[in-house]
Amino acid sequence: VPSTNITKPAAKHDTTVLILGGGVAGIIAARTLHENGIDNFRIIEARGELGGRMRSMEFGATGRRTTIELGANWIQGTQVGDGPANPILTLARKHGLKTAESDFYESIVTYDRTGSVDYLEALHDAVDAYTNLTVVGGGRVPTKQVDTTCRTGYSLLGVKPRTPEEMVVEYYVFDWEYAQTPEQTSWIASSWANNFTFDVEQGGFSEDNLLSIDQRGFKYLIQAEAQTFLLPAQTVLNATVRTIAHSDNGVVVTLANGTNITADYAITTFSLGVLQNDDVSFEPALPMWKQEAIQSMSMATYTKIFLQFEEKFWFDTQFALYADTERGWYPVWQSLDLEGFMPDSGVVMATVTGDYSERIEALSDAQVQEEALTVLRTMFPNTTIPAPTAFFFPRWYSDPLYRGSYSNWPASFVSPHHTNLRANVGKRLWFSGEAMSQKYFGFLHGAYFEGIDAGERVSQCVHRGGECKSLPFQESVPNASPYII
Ligand SMILES: Cc1cc2nc3c(=O)[nH]c(=O)nc-3n(C[C@H](O)[C@H](O)[C@H](O)COP(=O)(O)OP(=O)(O)OC[C@H]3O[C@@H](n4cnc5c(N)ncnc54)[C@H](O)[C@@H]3O)c2cc1C
Repeated sequence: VPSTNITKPAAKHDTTVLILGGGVAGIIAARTLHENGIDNFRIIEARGELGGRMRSMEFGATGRRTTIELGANWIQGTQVGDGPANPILTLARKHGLKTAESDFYESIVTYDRTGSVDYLEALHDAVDAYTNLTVVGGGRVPTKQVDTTCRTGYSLLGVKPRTPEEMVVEYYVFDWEYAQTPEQTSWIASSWANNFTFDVEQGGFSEDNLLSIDQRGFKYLIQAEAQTFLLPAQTVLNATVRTIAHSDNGVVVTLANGTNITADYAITTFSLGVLQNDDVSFEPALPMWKQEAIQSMSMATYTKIFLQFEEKFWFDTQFALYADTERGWYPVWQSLDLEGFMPDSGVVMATVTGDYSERIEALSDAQVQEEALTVLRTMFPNTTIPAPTAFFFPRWYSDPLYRGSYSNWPASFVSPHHTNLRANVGKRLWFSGEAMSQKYFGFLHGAYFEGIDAGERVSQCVHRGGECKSLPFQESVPNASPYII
């Protein structure tokens, strides 16, 4: 039941705008309010620091600690000449973030169940196949063809991986980015997500990926940006939201400790996973059109498994692939112990995604460590590999503050679903965050642009004395070609 505070029309609220979540979207929404002359807002954040899924930690044996990134690590798509810049790159430049260029397709070696085997040609074929997939997928937009999965797309283009090598190179080019399989992913939306970020001819930033190697953590850039405008009183840390009550008169947010905070408007930036899992409840419940949209988008999981060893025994490239007979089994290995990265750190990491992330989160650390070591011993049959000096992996999927890593667009998520996912509910409750971005879902820059958009819209509401320009929504999502049975 909403607090009586907000049912009284003239009630004075604690603040004008509550920004729920202190990740990139929340901080940029706050900055946008500030730029629009609105400083009567508060960011409510469950953790003890800002940054959200930009999250780092100190890792390694005593005396040999390195900052590792548990979440976002790359600026994906940078800038060509004076063309459009990824806004995360702009922040990185502004705040002097230390980065290194990732070379996914040249600084790489390949392994299979017998050890080192060169199948780089298959990798280059997979890169070409993926480029073709995104060009043809993108071409379905102007011709108004129905969406389908990337698996269908690949098959129509004659790409049908069967061998462990063919499967792992496809995995690397595809799943390692979307954190789900081609079967689970929209052909059309993944094509434009790729093109709008990486393809300069389609308005993208660039093909490049910059890895943060800054020992202050990648999060430093957004925390430093927050410092430029945010006052301590505008941030409430260690405050977990349990309930968001909304009505025509405002919102009441109830925290886990029982505190109520009232506001004229709320912008939630919680991850799609949080919205899907009822970690936060809405009163009244969100309308069905909103719930259908939330449950129809996918939350994917991308898991980095960090191992530190006394001595480096592995490849001298940035990346390595491991082709198992089981697609998705510890397929991508990334070395941080390299000149220009984190030399002498002794750190190598494996990545698993999607169902394999969910699988390992249900295992103990010791079990996952043993599986990862077994793979390394297969890759390096002539090396005696000791126990690591440190081991860690984050459990994004189980974490009630995230419930996964980032959103991914499935083929069954149609255009009106997206419209409904972004739409405000009533005039008081607004939605932001990476998953709401049509062009850049999943990316840091998606969260950034959605933060600006929500900040601008709510600023308008405030300046027009409650006359908001609502986003469109549809009560129900029709079938474009209904079945005749
Ligand atoms: C493993 C991983 C790798 C990634 N790699 C990249 C990459 O290389 N490049 C890239 O561009 N993007 C990457 N991403 C995606 C990127 O991190 C996200 O798109 C972006 O950080 C999302 O920002 P946001 O503000 O939308 O959400 P969030 O950062 O999730 O912000 C929401 C905030 O809400 C808080 N919160 C949640 N529930 C509650 C509650 N009940 N009460 C109070 N607070 C709550 C959370 O703690 C969080 O701080 C990666 C993400 C992960 C997890």
